[in-house]
Amino acid sequence: MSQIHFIGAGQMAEAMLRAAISRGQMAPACFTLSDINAQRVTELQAQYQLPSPMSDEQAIVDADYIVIGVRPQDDIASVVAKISQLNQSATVVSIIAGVTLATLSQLFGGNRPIARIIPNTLTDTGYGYSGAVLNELVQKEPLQPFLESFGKVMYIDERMLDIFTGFGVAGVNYVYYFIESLVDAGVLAGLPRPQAKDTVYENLVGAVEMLKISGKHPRQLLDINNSPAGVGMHGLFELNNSDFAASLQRSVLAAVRRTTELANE
Ligand SMILES: NC(=O)C1=CN([C@@H]2O[C@H](COP(=O)(O)OP(=O)(O)OC[C@H]3O[C@@H](n4cnc5c(N)ncnc54)[C@H](O)[C@@H]3O)[C@@H](O)[C@H]2O)C=CC1
Ligand SMILES: O=C(O)[C@@H]1CCC=N1
Repeated sequence: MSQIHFIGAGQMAEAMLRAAISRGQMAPACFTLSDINAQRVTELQAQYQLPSPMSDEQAIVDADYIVIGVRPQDDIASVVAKISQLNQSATVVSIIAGVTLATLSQLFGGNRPIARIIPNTLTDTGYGYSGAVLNELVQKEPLQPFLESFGKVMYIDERMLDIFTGFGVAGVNYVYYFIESLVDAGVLAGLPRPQAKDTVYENLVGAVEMLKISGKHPRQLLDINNSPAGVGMHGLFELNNSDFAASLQRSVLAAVRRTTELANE
């Protein structure tokens, strides 16, 4: 059984280990945590019944995989120095947005198996892709069960990973925001909020299923949904008059740009 140690026990680390444990893919005993916020570690250990090692140093020494879960703006160099000092063989799994394999390899001084993984916060659902890039020293097979314990995995060319981060991983944001706006539209038009919410959830899941089952382009399904001079076409006319598509596309481009910027801060 692989031992996995997280350095940086924030929101994303919790989302990963919660999913891995609750979906029955990994035992709580597989995970240890350290964080500059000691109280956070104590709380997570209690909540998920994780082992409490003798010390952070011991947990790093014992780990097969060390997940770096700090933010791009945090002191990554000190985290790398600590790992390098205590454990020369563990595979490093970096979830830091924007920070490249080349930068990490340089910090670790070459001979280190490093996986760059951008997880998705949909971890609990089993939906949502983590973007993954491995350097040539990583053994893919033994790493795979851990990666799949918190979602699906999409191996991707590293030059696409920042795009994947701003488009795919931040992508859930756009969907949440769309849902919120659409539910509000139902309420604005006069539906009680619970009914508006149920209707939007059902339409969203159903629309994705229709696209998958039919294999049709969204525009073909739009055609079927709009009778001449009808209700749907009048609604779409207003949407066409708005900046909807371009706003969405500009938002994605801003998120992709920010991913690249963060790596340089
Ligand atoms: N939240 C998200 O949706 C996603 C986040 N990521 C990446 O995951 C990383 C973590 O993001 P979040 O969990 O959202 O941030 P967060 O702020 O919730 O967690 C970061 C944690 O690192 C700790 N920390 C900071 N410096 C440290 C150090 N030197 N040693 C030990 N612990 C230290 C902080 O106390 C904090 O608990 C970031 O690099 C982010 O780019 C990647 C994909 C998605
Ligand atoms: O907002 C963030 O920085 C993280 C990385 C991608 C999605 N969430």
